[in-house]
Amino acid sequence: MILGLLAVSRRPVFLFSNMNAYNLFFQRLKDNLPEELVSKVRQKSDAVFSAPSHGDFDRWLEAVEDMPDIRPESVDFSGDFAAANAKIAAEEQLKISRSLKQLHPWRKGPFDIFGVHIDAEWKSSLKWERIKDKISSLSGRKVLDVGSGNGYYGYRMLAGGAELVLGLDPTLLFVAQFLALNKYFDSSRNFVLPLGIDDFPKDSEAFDTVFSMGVLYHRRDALEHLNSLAGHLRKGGEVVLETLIIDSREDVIFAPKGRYAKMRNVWNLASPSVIMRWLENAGLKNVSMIDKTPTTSKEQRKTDWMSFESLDDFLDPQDKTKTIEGHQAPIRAAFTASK
Ligand SMILES: Nc1ncnc2c1ncn2[C@@H]1O[C@H](C[S@+](CC[C@H]([NH3+])C(=O)[O-])CC(=O)[O-])[C@@H](O)[C@H]1O
Repeated sequence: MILGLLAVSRRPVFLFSNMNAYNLFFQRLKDNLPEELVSKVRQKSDAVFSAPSHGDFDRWLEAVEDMPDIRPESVDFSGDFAAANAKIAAEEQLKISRSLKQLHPWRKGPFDIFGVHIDAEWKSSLKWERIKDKISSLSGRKVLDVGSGNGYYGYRMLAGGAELVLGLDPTLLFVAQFLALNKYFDSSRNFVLPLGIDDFPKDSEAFDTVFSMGVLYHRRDALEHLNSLAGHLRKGGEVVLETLIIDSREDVIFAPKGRYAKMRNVWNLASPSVIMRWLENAGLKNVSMIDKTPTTSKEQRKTDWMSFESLDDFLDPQDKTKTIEGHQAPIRAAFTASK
């Protein structure tokens, strides 16, 4: 039925149950950010939603619309599970669970939707716990989250007091997951737009905090990425950068030949001293490393919600300190820097 509707008159109701939140979110952006920026972003975002580049997007959207309309009694983003709470019938839970499973693989979480626990591949709560008290308070802040995935951190940022969180992610499956979650969270303060950082107008100088977590090593030109993050900060604002590192006291840059931990698109890994200099070269100051943690299978693992290979399959079975290709096993670090 919805597919039929999509085929005949795809828009302007392109986000169905999320349309209200989407419009309100843009209204909030207008109240907070330069109007020219907001109208450009709206145009680009509408264009992607109107003609999505992934053939499955309408099927995913249909799964979202198939989930029963239930109003949560409360939502809570302050705990490990970003949660929508209400007592609902087992049958309704099953419907929700079935629809959400159509959006497999769930990389980031966990979420609790009326008792349906989305146990994602990553326990993203662990990373958030490691950094949340070491960054500037998010209270009242306008945040840009580059590579937001399904918006898990955006909801946690709202619990940290953020005024609004604009998430950018070009992977439409993660955007569809966000739309599914937000059908119940119904947030017009955190929204994931289907855009990459390169689709976003440059040098907005409009945000108080800019996050880039898990993106730097996927960029061919690391310095260009850091420059572009800095360009979106107002004076005095803060960049929070989280990335894979090479764990060395020396200045090291490693460009893996072929794959790294089975990932194809890892261009550069660097040691903390290099990353900190890159941040300074992007015009940022007060650069500091706030966390360094090896990734373990407590944090990244196969679950019922992500049945493909995970960390254990990416490491050398005889020596867990090495990737399957013989490189240093994943260690991640987080940095803050101000403008
Ligand atoms: N050009 C781009 N612009 C914006 N996003 C991009 C781009 N290219 C890829 N992405 C997105 O960046 C995210 C990288 S994951 C980190 C998620 C979250 N931040 C986390 O910290 O868990 C990596 C990880 O698992 O750590 C994916 O959602 C991509 O679609």
